[in-house]
Amino acid sequence: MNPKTVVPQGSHSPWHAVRIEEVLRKLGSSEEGLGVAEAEGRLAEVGPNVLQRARGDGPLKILWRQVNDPLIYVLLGAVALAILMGKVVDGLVVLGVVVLNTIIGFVQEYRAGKAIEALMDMVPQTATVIREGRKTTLQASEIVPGDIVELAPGDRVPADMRLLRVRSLKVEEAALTGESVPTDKATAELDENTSLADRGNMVYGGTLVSYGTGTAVVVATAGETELGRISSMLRETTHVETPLTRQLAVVGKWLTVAIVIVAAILFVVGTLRGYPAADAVLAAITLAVGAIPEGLPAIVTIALAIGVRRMAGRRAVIRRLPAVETLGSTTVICSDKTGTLTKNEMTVTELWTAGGNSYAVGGVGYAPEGDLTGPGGEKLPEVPDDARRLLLAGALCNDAALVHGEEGWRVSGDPTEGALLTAAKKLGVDPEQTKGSHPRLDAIPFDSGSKYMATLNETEADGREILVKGAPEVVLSRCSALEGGGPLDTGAVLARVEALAARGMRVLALASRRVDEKMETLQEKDVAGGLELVGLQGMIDPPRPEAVDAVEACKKAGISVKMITGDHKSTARAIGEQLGLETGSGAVTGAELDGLSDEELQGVVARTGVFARVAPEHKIRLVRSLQAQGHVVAMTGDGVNDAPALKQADIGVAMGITGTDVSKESSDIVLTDDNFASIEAAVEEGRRVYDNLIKALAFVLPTNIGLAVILTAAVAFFPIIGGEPLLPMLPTQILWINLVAAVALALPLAFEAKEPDLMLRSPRDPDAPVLSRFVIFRTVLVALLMAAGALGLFLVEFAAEAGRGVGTGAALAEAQTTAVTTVILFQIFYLLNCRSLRDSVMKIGLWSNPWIYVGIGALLLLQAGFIYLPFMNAVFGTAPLPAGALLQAFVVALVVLPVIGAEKWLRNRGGRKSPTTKEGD
Ligand SMILES: Nc1ncnc2c1ncn2[C@@H]1O[C@H](COP(=O)(O)OP(=O)(O)OP(=O)(O)O)[C@@H](O)[C@H]1O
Repeated sequence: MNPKTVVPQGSHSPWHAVRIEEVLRKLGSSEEGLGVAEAEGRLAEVGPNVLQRARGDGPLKILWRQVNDPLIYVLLGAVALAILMGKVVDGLVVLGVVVLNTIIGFVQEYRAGKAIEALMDMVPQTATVIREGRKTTLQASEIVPGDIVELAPGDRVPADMRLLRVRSLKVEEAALTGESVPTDKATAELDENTSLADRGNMVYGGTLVSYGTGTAVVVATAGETELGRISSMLRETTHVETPLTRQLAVVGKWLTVAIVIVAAILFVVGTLRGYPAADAVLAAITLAVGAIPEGLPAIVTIALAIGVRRMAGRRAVIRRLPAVETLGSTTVICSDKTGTLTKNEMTVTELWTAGGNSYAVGGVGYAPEGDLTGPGGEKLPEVPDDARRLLLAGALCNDAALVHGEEGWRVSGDPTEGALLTAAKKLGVDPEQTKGSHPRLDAIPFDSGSKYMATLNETEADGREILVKGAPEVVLSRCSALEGGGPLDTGAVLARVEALAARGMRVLALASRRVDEKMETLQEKDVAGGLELVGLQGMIDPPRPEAVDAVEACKKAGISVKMITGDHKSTARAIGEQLGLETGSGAVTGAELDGLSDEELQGVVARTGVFARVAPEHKIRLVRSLQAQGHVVAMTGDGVNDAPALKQADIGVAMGITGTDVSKESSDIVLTDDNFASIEAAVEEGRRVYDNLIKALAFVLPTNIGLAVILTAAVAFFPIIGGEPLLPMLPTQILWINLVAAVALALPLAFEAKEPDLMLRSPRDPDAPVLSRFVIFRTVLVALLMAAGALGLFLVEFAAEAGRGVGTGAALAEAQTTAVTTVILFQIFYLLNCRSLRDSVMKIGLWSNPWIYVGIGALLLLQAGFIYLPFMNAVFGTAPLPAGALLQAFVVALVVLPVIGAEKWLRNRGGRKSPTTKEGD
């Protein structure tokens, strides 16, 4: 068969106007789905189902962002002035540096953008596809026209499809039609002229299933889909911008204004003191070049990129860059229980039947091996009828499957349902066999809002029955008797539920109702009442040991952890206790929250560590209430209904394994292992990144200010010899310090490991300015030291050389080289200080970050070239130095170590506050 005729892509075929049988025939498919070989052939023919996304900003835009910066304007102005004043070489060197800087910035930002795009692809989209009659989970990219796809709530529709069957299916099509209210779907064919928005029997790639289920056949994939034609809508911005970079941009603007003013003053002062015009301009330019932190943007970008990469390594994939920083200031983490704080390995251990008997079920995990212990503690060789009936109901009202693989038994589907299947299989009720002998006619799927699931099955004898399973209070409220007709004492059953829940168990109630033989479909009203209770099954789901540790770590870090669960109040409380959460006043339920005003809620939320029987709608109220109290909230979620809360939270955390596509797309980070401990790890990384950025800032800024002081002092006070002003540094030399030295040295700071007390401090205030009092104080202190040392040695060296009768030019070159070398050595020693903001470098380990020494080694080599290589002497106007001058520079620079050591000691004596929290300002 020629695949071209089988794969009629495109919307020109009015798929919505054709009968289902005809659609399947045209696509060469059937209810059984495509054959595996056929599907592979089609994939080769039409290509993978991925949209060529118009991603991020193009290279030109990124390039323009580098140039479109007031600091660059100042530098370009300096170039023009220098050339006009005849200092052509200086002008060209500055220009060269601007170009180099632009290239570095461009490459960094471009690579960071690419890295983020790659991370986004790490969260793959899957789909449930039927091929050769079997259900399989495939990557959405492998889907081809003709595939039969099953849709469930939370799925992103992977391609354009014609619906074959629907069950209360609602799809949110805003991505395509702009309509945010979900559309009801049906299967009947429609008029050919029906507009896209009204094609109720079609679903389109990129839209979201918000309710119900459906089965559909793929009619178009990738670029042939409706969304493919307008794929620019999927533009994802990869622009590297965070609150910090925005703050720095503001700082940069003010700095520019200040620099221009100071440079102008310097020009005036120089002129008044009798500088030739060219030299006055040169001094002003030199100041501008020196005071601008040219290397800073590259350092920030790289530090953020390193943070993103390290977080991915610790199983937290960042979807939005600002999250890297926000994580560091998180004060509350609201986490789901099941699967995040607990293992999500459910095991049924208790049965209670309508016959009034309790049984204990043995065995571990999902392996179908275990025995039954009777009410009196005796091992039972035979499974009694009442227990068998309860197990049967649990196995039938069930969508999961047990699979035996290389790693033993596991569940495909919901673990709660897997536990019911395992219990049944252990005790001789084979789920597969039972499903065959009790065919299912219809079902109402589980929903965490309604908290129950129901099926309509044939019975073994004649007749049909409805089976319901769900949260005990929900099921019991619909029951009027025990199965078999006995009277139901709801209070007594609920007390039993309570007793099991208090031991940390999840309890499900099972109920049934005989129905008319002609009943074909199941409606919600059919299960609203008149049910008969079959019994209870109690299952355990132990906390993850690493979650217990992570909760403890969060407490120490001043972060409060709140567990939010759909589970029963007592279950939640018992698990909360095992996790070490705040359970003093017990758990608060969703229903109780409903009764509270916003003010009352604030008090309750602040006190409570465990929220039970919470519906997804409650989550958003909790987030808002916490935010109103000034908290920075991280909230986890996996379902469709969790999306609004994930968006509202400062950090929305989605589950990579069990999460729906919708939840992932609404999130800021995705956990690839669904584990609470990974959130804690991400917070730690977030704090580290910020710490390291502050270290880089505290390292870089003093040099800029120091250079400005050096220049200003020289112009104001240094003598003018023979009409030649004594300038301690040339613009090119200053650029050397600013770019080569500062970048080579500051970059390794981004690799600095976390400080020992990183997770013992309280969270950072997100509103605290980056230029905290600490950074400003440190900048001024170090800048003054640096300026004093460099100016002093410059004068000493100049006087000595001039005294020996060397010409002014040569003496000046040597003195300038000495000044530059002093500053560079000063930076090297100060770098060691900056490795920890508060502790001595000895405490954090002298060798713990080898990159520091790589940076220092590289810079020393370059500096040797700067001093001794004739070619560099020519470009930078430097001169070889005698050993004595080098030694002097070394000794003067060394002074920074004891001074900063004393500053840290004094600061620490005043209390161990974080230099990155507000109190530490
Ligand atoms: N598959 C199911 N069929 C029927 N009832 C269920 C099923 N799964 C859970 N339930 C019931 O619904 C309640 C709420 O479940 P829900 O899925 O909302 O919570 P959860 O997501 O498991 O917990 P968490 O919110 O901590 O992740 C459970 O306590 C249980 O009683």
